[in-house]
Amino acid sequence: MDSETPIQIPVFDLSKGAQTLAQGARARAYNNACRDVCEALARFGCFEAAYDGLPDGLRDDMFEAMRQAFDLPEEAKRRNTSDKPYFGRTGRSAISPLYESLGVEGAEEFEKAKEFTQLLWPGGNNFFCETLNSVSAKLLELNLIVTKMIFHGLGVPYDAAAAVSESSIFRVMKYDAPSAVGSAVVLVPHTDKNTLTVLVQQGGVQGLEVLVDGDRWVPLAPRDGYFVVIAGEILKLWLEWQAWSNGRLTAAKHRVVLTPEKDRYSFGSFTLPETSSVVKPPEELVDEAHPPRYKPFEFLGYLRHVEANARTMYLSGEDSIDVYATAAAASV
Ligand SMILES: O=C(O)CCC(=O)C(=O)O
Ligand SMILES: [Fe+2]
Repeated sequence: MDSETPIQIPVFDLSKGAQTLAQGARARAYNNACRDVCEALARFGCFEAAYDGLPDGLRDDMFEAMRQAFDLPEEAKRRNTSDKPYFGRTGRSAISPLYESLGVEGAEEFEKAKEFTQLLWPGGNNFFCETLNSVSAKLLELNLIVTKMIFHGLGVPYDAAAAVSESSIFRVMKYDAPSAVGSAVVLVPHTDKNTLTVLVQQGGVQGLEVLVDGDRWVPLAPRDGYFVVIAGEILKLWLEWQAWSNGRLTAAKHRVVLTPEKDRYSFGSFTLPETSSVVKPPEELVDEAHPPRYKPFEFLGYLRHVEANARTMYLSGEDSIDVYATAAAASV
């Protein structure tokens, strides 16, 4: 493609798709929508979705609630720990010093949202707790709608594939405006290590960019009522593994670039396999004609590997799961 030709990341209206889904997966419109989603993910590894399941007011409440959380003293935010890499607070690292994020596993369950809220505010914060709980449930709903569409579009039985979306993390992100003149990369280029990511960006602050064709960074401008959907490494690997997608599914490489004017906020739903699970193809899909292409590996082991090698992986741009799953994965 000519380097001057503007690249348009596909946009789908999933509000209607969600209704069609409820009416039965055979509907022709649904089949077409699923095929389009798969094509977009094959080419770009991401797309934008219009979706009416998260009211604007609730979205704005979430931005207000997360501001309250980020404004808390360091010691409160530091209580967001986890023994699993990337599950708790991340950022403020040598690689991404202007980025900070808090993670809540299973925030769509009220008890977990409450537990997290009490970690930050021992005296409680009802507004934060209720907003976190409803918003995470609504985003997860969209995440799972898209996951089903992908598997339907590729002809993969969803029940077999549900294992890749067994759990979820809701994450709130803050990026400090860089102080230097010009723009700065505040979140390094990376592919997500989970299954599927659904993001909401704060209105009016440009920042997210996705790499297309290996050499063009395409901005994804924030737009009210639109969500960014990004395919992660696990989804790519799982589908490639069984040649369901003929190796065509892309885990989009993306980054966040900011100019000095404004801090930026975003939040997202990240689905992933149970950390203790072994990522491997279902036995019924493997036979002599379809041997597994990668070694089975424990998902937690992969996350630990990424954490231990983050600096080298991210700075070299070599953060692909393929290398780990083919060569470095310990047999389980
Ligand atoms: O803030 C964003 O828009 C992107 C966040 C992101 O890429 C991530 O958390 O993996
Ligand atoms: Fe990401």
